Amino acid sequence: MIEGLITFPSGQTKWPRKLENLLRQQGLQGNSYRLAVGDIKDLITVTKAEQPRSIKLSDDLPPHILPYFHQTRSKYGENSFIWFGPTPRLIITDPQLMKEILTKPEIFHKPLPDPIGETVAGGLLFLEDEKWANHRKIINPAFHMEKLKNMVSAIRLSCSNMIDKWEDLISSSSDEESGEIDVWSYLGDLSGDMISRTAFGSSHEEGRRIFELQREQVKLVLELIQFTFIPGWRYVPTKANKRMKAISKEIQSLLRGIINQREKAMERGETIGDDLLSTLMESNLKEIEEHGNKNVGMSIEDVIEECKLFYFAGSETTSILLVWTMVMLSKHQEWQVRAREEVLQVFGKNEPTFDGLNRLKIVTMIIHEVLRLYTPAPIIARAPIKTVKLGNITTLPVGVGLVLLIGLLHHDPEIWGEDVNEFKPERFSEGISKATKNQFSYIPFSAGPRICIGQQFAMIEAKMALAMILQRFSFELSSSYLHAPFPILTLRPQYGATLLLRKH
Ligand code: HEM
Repeated sequence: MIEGLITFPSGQTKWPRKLENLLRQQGLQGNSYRLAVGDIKDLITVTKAEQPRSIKLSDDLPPHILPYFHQTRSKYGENSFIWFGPTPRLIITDPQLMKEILTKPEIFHKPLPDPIGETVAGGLLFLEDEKWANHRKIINPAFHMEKLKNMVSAIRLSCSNMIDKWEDLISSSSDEESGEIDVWSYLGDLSGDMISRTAFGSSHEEGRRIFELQREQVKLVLELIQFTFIPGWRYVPTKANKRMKAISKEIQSLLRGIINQREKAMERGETIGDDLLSTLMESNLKEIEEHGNKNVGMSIEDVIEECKLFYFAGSETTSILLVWTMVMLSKHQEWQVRAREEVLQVFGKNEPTFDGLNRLKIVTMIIHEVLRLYTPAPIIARAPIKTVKLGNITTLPVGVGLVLLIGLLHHDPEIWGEDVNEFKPERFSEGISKATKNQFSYIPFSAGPRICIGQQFAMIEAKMALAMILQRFSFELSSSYLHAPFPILTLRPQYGATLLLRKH
């Protein structure tokens, strides 16, 4: 999803009509190519018509959240394609094909980031080949369990601050026991606060400012992306363009300041803490020393990009997971009760610990089921860098994009059964491999070598937040709640999530 919207495919050397013939000869179907725009106009019309709608909680999600892809597939069948301007993109929903694509990152690259998209996210997410492998190796230690364990107290503090705010709001309500709160905005701030504290430790105040700026930048990018078809638009000195430039500058300067401070402390031989940034910088230094060559490590610019990415890839996804979990537990009170009983059995009213979080079986099942039904990143994109075979497609040339619809895969009744739209955490009672019958059919964090680096980190954040919320409140949907999930980069609740919270 992330790059699906903010990237353009590259390396297309064949004319669209030639590509179209090649695909049709191999049994693939889609609309005929329309000059320059392809299917984009239709896609925008269908999306704009569907987006504002709210749906029932029991409704089938794909026709609503991925309407144009869903319609194309219904019209042309499993092997279909869509024209993104002059580029055909195959719709991939088959687990075997997904496996083939995701386990060969050396052949199936990410489409190149759009220059506008680059202002909010670069780094690991878009690197390829040796540079990607080198950065991933350097960043990996920051996400090792031992390091994550040390971040638990920072995560707990962020959660506790949010919960205190909810308690204050409720205390000022008429009955002092319950109150309606739009939890979505608080969960957004929570994930930003968790990343600020865990990534930057003592510099988390500057981190929070970076988060706010990044959030504003994403909003501006989403507005600007509508004009990408006007050549050179981003260079026109509009108010929005000027603001984006100023934000980029401020983020760069804040991050440079934090990184310089750490570098100086490292030179003085001081311990620089256990946060993500420190671990990354220590790992970088080790890599440089091992090879005796500065060029093998990351430059300051590289480190800045990776820090920006922590916010982009790691904050909204986590708040999306939390908000849909709270909505599902509001609707399915029996699971809320079971989850709370488990949390109270493991922690009582005490602060949750890292070891205790690992013992939460019911809570983990619930999170897995929410990630299936409300996959935070329902689309990812790839493109082959050379002509290859893919499943039954004997010739997949450069210039054809691939959209991997994880959101559809997770809603396929042939894989998940006729009750696919139902919230049934018991599917995961014996783990993921049993739930999927060992198929490649559950990939909320993607899969293969480029699987989400923050997967464990996100699970710890989500479990901690849920455990602490369940300890202090029970909750249900407000009568004003509108169910309107829609992928705007990630699968957001468009009209927020107003819940009725009751103190325990
Ligand atoms: C519920 C939470 C999350 C979900 C569902 C999620 C999902 C994903 C997915 C689907 C990808 C693959 C994107 C692609 O290949 O195109 C990805 C990659 C990535 N994620 Fe996450 N993510 C989550 C949380 C996080 C967190 C907390 C962080 C970091 C703090 C993070 C950092 C990254 C990075 C750096 C990559 C790129 C990895 C690479 O290409 O080597 N994510 N994530």
